[in-house]
Amino acid sequence: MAARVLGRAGRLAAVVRSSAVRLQLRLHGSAGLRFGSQASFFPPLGDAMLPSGSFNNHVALITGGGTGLGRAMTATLSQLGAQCIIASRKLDILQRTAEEISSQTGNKVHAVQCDVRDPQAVSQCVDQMEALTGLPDVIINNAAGNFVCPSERLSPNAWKTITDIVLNGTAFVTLELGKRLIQNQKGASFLAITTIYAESGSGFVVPSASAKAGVEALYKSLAAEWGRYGHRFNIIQPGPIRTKGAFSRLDPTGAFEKATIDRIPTGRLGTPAEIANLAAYVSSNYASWMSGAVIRFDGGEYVSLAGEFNELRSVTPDQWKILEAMIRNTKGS
Ligand SMILES: CCCCC/C=C\C/C=C\C/C=C\C=C\C(=O)SCCNC(=O)CCNC(=O)[C@H](O)C(C)(C)COP(=O)(O)OP(=O)(O)OC[C@H]1O[C@@H](n2cnc3c(N)ncnc32)[C@H](O)[C@@H]1OP(=O)(O)O
Ligand SMILES: NC(=O)C1=CN([C@@H]2O[C@H](COP(=O)(O)OP(=O)(O)OC[C@H]3O[C@@H](n4cnc5c(N)ncnc54)[C@H](OP(=O)(O)O)[C@@H]3O)[C@@H](O)[C@H]2O)C=CC1
Repeated sequence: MAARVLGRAGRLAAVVRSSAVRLQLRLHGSAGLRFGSQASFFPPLGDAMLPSGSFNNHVALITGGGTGLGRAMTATLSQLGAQCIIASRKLDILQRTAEEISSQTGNKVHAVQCDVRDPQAVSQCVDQMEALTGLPDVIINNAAGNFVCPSERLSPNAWKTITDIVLNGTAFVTLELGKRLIQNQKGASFLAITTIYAESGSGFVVPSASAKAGVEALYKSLAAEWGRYGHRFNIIQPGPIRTKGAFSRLDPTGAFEKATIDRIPTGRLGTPAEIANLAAYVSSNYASWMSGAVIRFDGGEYVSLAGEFNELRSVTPDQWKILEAMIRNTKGS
């Protein structure tokens, strides 16, 4: 009897061992379920989510509003009734965007040239804004600079360029507006666009990771300090959303796009319209109790990268039967 049981266990172990070898081969050969087909469960919606007129009589400043995500946020706020000011270095691009959005929404978008690295230019930009629209109700710090680069190849000026745009630029805009708003006893919503790796850090984008982490510390600190002046401070951490500015500097050949999508549990990149809806909500009076929030908006990419067992997604149901048998077979050992 005991010999029969031992014989059966031995045969099971042999089956399990040979299946395990096959399983290992298949996993290393990257067979199994491909991740990504689930995108059809999560279709992006493009229309504005808030009721029309949500930003009537509101003024919004969006840095880097001429392109990419900043442009999409400007379009949504403008559609919802805001008068927008977009500010960055390239006046021709700003003017083109401003005209296009104004003509679509019927609400004025103003283009103001400003390099956020220069505190004097920021002060002049705010002067110009005060003359055009008065002080803003909504400030979105969205301007940024970035490129992938091994850290040993970074020059001091490369480091300075990125940290000046991202951290110092955000601080100059926030402090200049904050001081004037406080003086005028006017409340406002401040929003900073950071990134998921502001929290984890990331190789190959180290100046950006360091500066974005600084922006998060700045906004969380001011959320605590300046609530008494009527100011809210929030942060959105986007995952990958295709824009020319980001993708041309972070994946110039396109070689990493598929792998990026494969690790996102919702199976796709985000869209500019989706983040524009979130930014509009956070900046609106519907979110008047939201301050100090850090909102990760990445289709699940961050947790997907973080969990050390998440690679087991590629194990098929048949393979699970084998793994389970192997694990159960350890009982008593
Ligand atoms: C595994 C891959 C995954 C792929 C996923 C794909 C996409 C996205 C996923 C997630 C994204 C997450 C976060 C995204 C964050 C972003 O911020 S994206 C937004 C990017 N947009 C921009 O950067 C727009 C603005 N950028 C610029 O204007 C320029 O690129 C720049 C930032 C360089 C600033 O321009 P400028 O002020 O004219 O600077 P210079 O050209 O004078 O350069 C200053 C110094 O920097 C050195 N430098 C420039 N480029 C590089 C480089 N590629 N590598 C190394 N060094 C560089 C330059 O040489 C100067 O230094 P020196 O004077 O020579 O010492
Ligand atoms: N797209 C993505 O996948 C992700 C983007 N993000 C963040 O989203 C935001 C928007 O990025 P995205 O739209 O993709 O990229 P873009 O390159 O289109 O946007 C960056 C903007 O910043 C402006 N800018 C750069 N340097 C300066 C400066 N010195 N002074 C003023 N403005 C400046 C640029 O305008 P100009 O050249 O005219 O100055 C541009 O409009 C950034 O904060 C980025 O870090 C975060 C995670 C993912």
